[in-house]
Amino acid sequence: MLTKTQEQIFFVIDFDSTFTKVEGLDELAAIALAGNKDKDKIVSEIKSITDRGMLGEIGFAESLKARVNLLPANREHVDILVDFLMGKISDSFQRNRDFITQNQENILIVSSGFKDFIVPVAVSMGVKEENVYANTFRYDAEGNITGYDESNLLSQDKGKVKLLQQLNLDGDVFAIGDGYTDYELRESGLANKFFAFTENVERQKVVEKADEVVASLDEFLYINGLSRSQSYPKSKIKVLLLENVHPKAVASFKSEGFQVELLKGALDEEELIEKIKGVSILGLRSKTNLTKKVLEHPNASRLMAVGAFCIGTNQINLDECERRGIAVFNAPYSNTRSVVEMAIGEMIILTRDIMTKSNKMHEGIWDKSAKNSYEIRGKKLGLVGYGSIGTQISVIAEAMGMEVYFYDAVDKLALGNAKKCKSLEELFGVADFISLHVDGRKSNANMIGEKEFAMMKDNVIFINLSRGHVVEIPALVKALKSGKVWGAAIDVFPYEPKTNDEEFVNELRGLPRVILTPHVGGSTEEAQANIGEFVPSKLLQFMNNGSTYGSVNFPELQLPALEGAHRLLHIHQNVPGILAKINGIFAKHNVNIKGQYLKTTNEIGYVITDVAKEYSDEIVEELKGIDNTIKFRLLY
Ligand SMILES: NC(=O)C1=CN([C@@H]2O[C@H](COP(=O)(O)OP(=O)(O)OC[C@H]3O[C@@H](n4cnc5c(N)ncnc54)[C@H](O)[C@@H]3O)[C@@H](O)[C@H]2O)C=CC1
Ligand SMILES: O=C(O)CCC(=O)C(=O)O
Repeated sequence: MLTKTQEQIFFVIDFDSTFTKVEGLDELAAIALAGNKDKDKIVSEIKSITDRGMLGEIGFAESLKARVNLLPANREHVDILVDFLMGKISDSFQRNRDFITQNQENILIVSSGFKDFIVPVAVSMGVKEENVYANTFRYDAEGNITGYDESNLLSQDKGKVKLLQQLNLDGDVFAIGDGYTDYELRESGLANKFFAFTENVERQKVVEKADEVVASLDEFLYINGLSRSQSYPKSKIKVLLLENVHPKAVASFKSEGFQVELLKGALDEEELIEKIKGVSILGLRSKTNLTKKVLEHPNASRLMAVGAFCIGTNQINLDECERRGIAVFNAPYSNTRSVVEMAIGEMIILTRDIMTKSNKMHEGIWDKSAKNSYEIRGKKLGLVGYGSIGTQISVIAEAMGMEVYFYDAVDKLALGNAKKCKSLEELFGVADFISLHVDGRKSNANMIGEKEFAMMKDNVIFINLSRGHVVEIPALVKALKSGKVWGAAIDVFPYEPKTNDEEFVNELRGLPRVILTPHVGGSTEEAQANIGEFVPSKLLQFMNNGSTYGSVNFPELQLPALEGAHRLLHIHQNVPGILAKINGIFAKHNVNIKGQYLKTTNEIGYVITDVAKEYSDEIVEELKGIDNTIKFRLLY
């Protein structure tokens, strides 16, 4: 934590949409009107009046009266609202609870909302009750809200200005809020600075007037050199997520305060070079290629970590990432089961010739016959690639009565009664079904071509859910047309459309007994939700504490958090003597090391150091200046 004395600064903070994520009165209306047939109409009317007031389009007093008149609420509704608001405190305020409690004398909540719901929420975060300035409801004997105290300055036009005049604060005043009335404090000269707070809403008219725009309380504290929980505010760190990754991923990054952009489709090289500018964390799936050209472009200079929201990482130049100190993570098991189920299902569909029968039915043809329809039980399944997916298929296929054979480039232990083959030729010579589950390494390009199809048994059923470049499509088309291959299920293609709007062009289109799917082996709700949690958790661990556990291109390091320590990360080219130089700098500055891990690959070294004392800018500059340094980061 960084600190600076701030006795002479008063922090005047708005409540609705700043301290909390929502507008209290709008939410109170929604609660009070639950079950009312006109709820949506009245709530949207109240919201629109709130917005017009916030933008300064109508006077505040007028806006407040109109809203309260529309509100059929009572004390019970207010209690429900308080519970609701407790869960809606802005993320960055929650992260900086310590700042609030440590500065409670100087923190004032000044709001045109109502103390009835503001006080319990603000006090729960360390604000002093007497420092909450807001309106108060009037209730009748039954507890129904009948109006509010109209003598309260905050219920009047320019109420915040009038209140601050009356308070006559002795010191600098920083006003923080999302609305025009917060800016009016600056306009009137009562606040030295106005910070437009955009974590929850961004109003152009307010932002234009601000001295500074802050996307979070972290950013406000950072700009002003104040004590805070994030040494560098995450709202200044850009996360770019491509290919429509699961909303859980977006939520994970947003809840930690990162600036997140989500794009539906993949990007080509030039588009990625454009979009990667200023991005620190990139998330992609199988269709965006992260090439050397992209990585060496100056636009990619801030990139720290990449998440492959899938299993395969062949689309990422892992070596170049490593050389540049960019850690890459993937989800090695999150969609395994989905691919397995699809492969098994497709074997059954093809061997029962269900596609042909279903197509005929759609044309009105009732062709009840057993011709060309077989069970998978007792048949021989040949798996090429016996990794996570291959082995899981092996177990399930055996349970369904199949005889399993496999071939893998490395020596793998056979599960159950599966039989290991010494070569592809041996496997192809025996299998009735061939299913590919190799990874997408470059050397696997075109591993199945004319020669390999010729080795297979006649009428084989062929499945490829691995990578498109593994199979030569013209050779497959020929094998299908000649009858060598009876049926096929293909999910991956040498070229795949970038978005759902692009036409799929491929010679396999229109061939009978060929199941074509748009690379959806891993696309189930379950798998995508798993991946949407797993990959961000890895990326966040790397960003927050430097852990590279599970990285596919980085030395794997994990140092448990040490009480009271400051953590520094150093990534360097793997040449002798770097650790000595790092520790020499700590020794020179009399900084005690509490914990330290170093691990290297052929290319790079990665050191996590926890030190006991406050570090100075000088130490940081010296550490960055060590020859062969690739990246340096202070975490906390
Ligand atoms: N269609 C889809 O949506 C999905 C496709 N995949 C693809 O499936 C692949 C396999 O996934 P996992 O089983 O999890 O990977 P894995 O890494 O656990 O297994 C791959 C296996 O293939 C073997 N292998 C590689 N090249 C070989 C070769 N030339 N000959 C024989 N064996 C070879 C490896 O030794 C390894 O055992 C992924 O790399 C990915 O490309 C994965 C998930 C979804
Ligand atoms: O879902 C995706 O985009 C890719 C799935 C895949 O091929 C993988 O996980 O390797």
